[in-house]
Amino acid sequence: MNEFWRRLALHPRLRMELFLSSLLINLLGLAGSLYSIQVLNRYLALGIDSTLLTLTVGALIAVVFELALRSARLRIAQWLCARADAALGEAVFDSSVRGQYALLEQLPVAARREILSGLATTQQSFGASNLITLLDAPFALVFLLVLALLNPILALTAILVMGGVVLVSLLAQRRLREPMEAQSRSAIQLAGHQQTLTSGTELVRAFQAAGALRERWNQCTTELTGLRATLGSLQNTIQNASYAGGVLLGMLMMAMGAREVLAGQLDVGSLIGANILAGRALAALTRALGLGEAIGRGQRALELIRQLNAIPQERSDGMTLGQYGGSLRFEDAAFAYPKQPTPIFEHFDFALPASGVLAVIGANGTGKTTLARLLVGLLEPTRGRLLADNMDLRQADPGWWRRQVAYLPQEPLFFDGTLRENLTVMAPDTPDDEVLALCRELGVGPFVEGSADGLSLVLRNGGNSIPLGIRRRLALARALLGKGRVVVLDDPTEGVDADGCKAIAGVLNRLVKSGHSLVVMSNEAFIISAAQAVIDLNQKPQPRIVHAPAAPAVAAGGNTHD
Ligand SMILES: Nc1ncnc2c1ncn2[C@@H]1O[C@H](COP(=O)(O)OP(=O)(O)OP(=O)(O)O)[C@@H](O)[C@H]1O
Repeated sequence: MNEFWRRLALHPRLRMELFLSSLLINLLGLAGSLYSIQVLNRYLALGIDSTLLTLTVGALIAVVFELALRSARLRIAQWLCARADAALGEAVFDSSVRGQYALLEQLPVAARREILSGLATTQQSFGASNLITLLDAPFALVFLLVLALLNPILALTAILVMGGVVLVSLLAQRRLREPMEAQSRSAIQLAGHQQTLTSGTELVRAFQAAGALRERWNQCTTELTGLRATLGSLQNTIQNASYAGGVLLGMLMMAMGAREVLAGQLDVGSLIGANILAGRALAALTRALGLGEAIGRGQRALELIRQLNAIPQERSDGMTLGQYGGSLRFEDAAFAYPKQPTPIFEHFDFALPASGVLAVIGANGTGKTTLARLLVGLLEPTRGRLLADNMDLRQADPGWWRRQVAYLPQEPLFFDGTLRENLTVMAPDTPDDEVLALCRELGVGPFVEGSADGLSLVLRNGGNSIPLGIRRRLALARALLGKGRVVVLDDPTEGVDADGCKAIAGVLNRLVKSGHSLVVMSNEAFIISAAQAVIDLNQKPQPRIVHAPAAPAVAAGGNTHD
C-alpha cells in the first residue's frame, strides 16, 4: 500500500487529477442506477416516449463521459507508474554497479538475480490498473451513501454483507504472508539450480551430478508447488467470499427490498436501482480485495530490492592527482573478510616505487586475488592505509583511480556485446588498428582476424565459448587499452600456452620499459625472476617481502625463484 502512496506522491498535480477523475467516474457510474429508477418510475407510470428518450440520451452521455475519463485516468496512472518503475530500475542498477563491492559480495548470486527479477514483479503488482482499482475502492462509500438515501435498511444490509466479505478476505490475506516469504526463499534456491542447469551442462554430465541435482531440484519444485497450492487456496477463499457475498447481497436486497416495497417505504424502480448500487459497491470493494496476493508479492519483491538498495554505495567523487606518478605503498595494512576467522594479512608495510615491478606469490587461497582487488579499489584495507603517490586510496575518486589501473582479473569475463565494445570499454574511441595491433602483440591476432566477424564478433555468456588462454589475453588487451599507469595482473598466464606466455612476457617488457608500474599475482617462475620485489603471501599473517637485487627482463620460460 505504501508503495502506491509513494507513487501517487511523486507528482502532486497528477495525484490530484487522479483523485478528481476517480470521483467523477464513480459519480457518473451512478447514472446507470438512476436511469433504471427513472425509467421504471416515470416512463412505466406515465408512458411518455420523450421522457424515455431524454433519460436514455442523458444516461448515454454519462456513459461516454465515464469512458473518456476512464481512459484519461488510465493514461495518467500509466505515466506515473512508468516513472516510478524507471526510477526503481535505475536505483537497482545503481546499487548493483555502485554498491560497495565487499558488501555486495555477501549477497549470494542467486539472491541478487531474484532481486533483479523482482523488478518485473513490482511493475506488475504496483502497476496502473491495480492503482486505479485501489483508487476506486473508497468510492464504494459513495454508492452506499446514495443507497442510504434511497433506503437506510437496504444500505445497512449491504454494509453487513460487505463487512463479512472484508473480514473473510482480510483473514485469508493475513495467512498469505508466510507462504509468500517461503515461496520467495524457494525461488532463490531454484534459481541457483537453474543456473547449474543452464551454465553447468558439462559439470552435470561429466560428473554425473544429475542424481544429486535432481534430488534438490525436485525438493525445490515440490516445495514451490505446495506453496503455490496453499496460496491458490487462500486466493480462492477470497474469491469465494466475494462471489458468495455477491449472491447473498443480491438475494437479501431483493428480499428486504420487497418487504420495504410492500410496506410502502420503497418503490419498485428504487428497489432495482438499490440493487444495482449495492452490486457496484461490492464490486469496487472485492476488486480491491482481490489484489491482496499481487500486492503481497510486490511487497516481498520490494523488500528484497530495498535490501540491495540499502547497501552503501561507493563514493562517486573524491581526490584525484593531476599527474599520478605510479608509486604504491601499504602502511601497516591489514585485511580480513567479514565473518572469516583469520585475516588475509596484517601489519603489512611495503612500497612499490614508480615503474617498479612486483610479483605476488602464494598458494591457492592465500589472498593474491584479494590483494589485486585492494589495489583496484574494489576492497579497502580493514586497517592501515594503501597509498597511491602518498594519497590514501580511501580518499580517491574511485572512477579516477580505476582509470589509473590496468587490471586483469583472474576470471576473464566479458559482457554481452561485440569484441570491440568489450576491448575498448575504457577507451571507446580507440581505433581498430590499435586494438588489432595489441591483439597481434599478445598472440591473439589470428583468433580475432581469423574470425569472420573480426572485432564485431558478438560475445555471449561472459565470452565463455572462447578458449581460456585466448580469453585471458583478450582480457589483458582490454586492460591495457585503458592505458592505466599501474598494471595489476591476476594470474595472467593461467591457461595460456607457451607461445602465449612468450607474447605476454614481451608485452610486460614493453610496459616496464615505458615506465609502467607492474604488480603481477603469479607463481610463474619467469615473472617472479623479473620482479624487483616479491611478496610471499604464504607467510601469515605478515607477508614475507623479498627484494631482488636487480631486475632482469621478463622472459617466458626463464629462471625459477628460490
Ligand atoms: N567474498 C569473500 N568472502 C569471504 N571470504 C572470501 C571472499 N573471497 C575470498 N575469500 C577467501 O579469502 C581467501 C583468499 O582468497 P583469494 O581468492 O584472494 O586467494 P588466491 O590466493 O587468489 O587464490 P587462488 O590462487 O586460488 O586464486 C580464501 O580463503 C577465500 O576463500
